[in-house]
Amino acid sequence: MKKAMDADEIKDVLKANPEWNLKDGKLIRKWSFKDFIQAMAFVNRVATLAEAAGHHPDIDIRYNHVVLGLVSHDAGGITQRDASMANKLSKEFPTA
Ligand SMILES: C[C@H](O)[C@H](O)[C@H]1CNC2=NC(N)=NC(=O)C2=N1
Repeated sequence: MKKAMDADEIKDVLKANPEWNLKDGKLIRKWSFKDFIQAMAFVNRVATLAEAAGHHPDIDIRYNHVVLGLVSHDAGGITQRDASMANKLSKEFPTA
């Protein structure tokens, strides 16, 4: 298990991944779509990617908006695994 990052380390992650924000101890980013079906298609692609990586985002789906939250539940904070996943998600899904 990787150890949770401190505030300075998280700040560096946010600088390197400007689409992501820190909220409630998680890295979060929102994607918006034309409709619910498109949002769900996105969620399913995220699920495949997450399963392959063995690291699973918290997912909040509201009609055509999806917010992904990254935190390492086992470490009780944000780890390098979350930073890597943020990077991967932004590369795979640059915009909605
Ligand atoms: C065994 C397996 O690696 C763990 O259960 C993983 C799976 N995916 C996970 N995802 C997230 N976000 N946090 C975890 O602690 C976590 N644990």
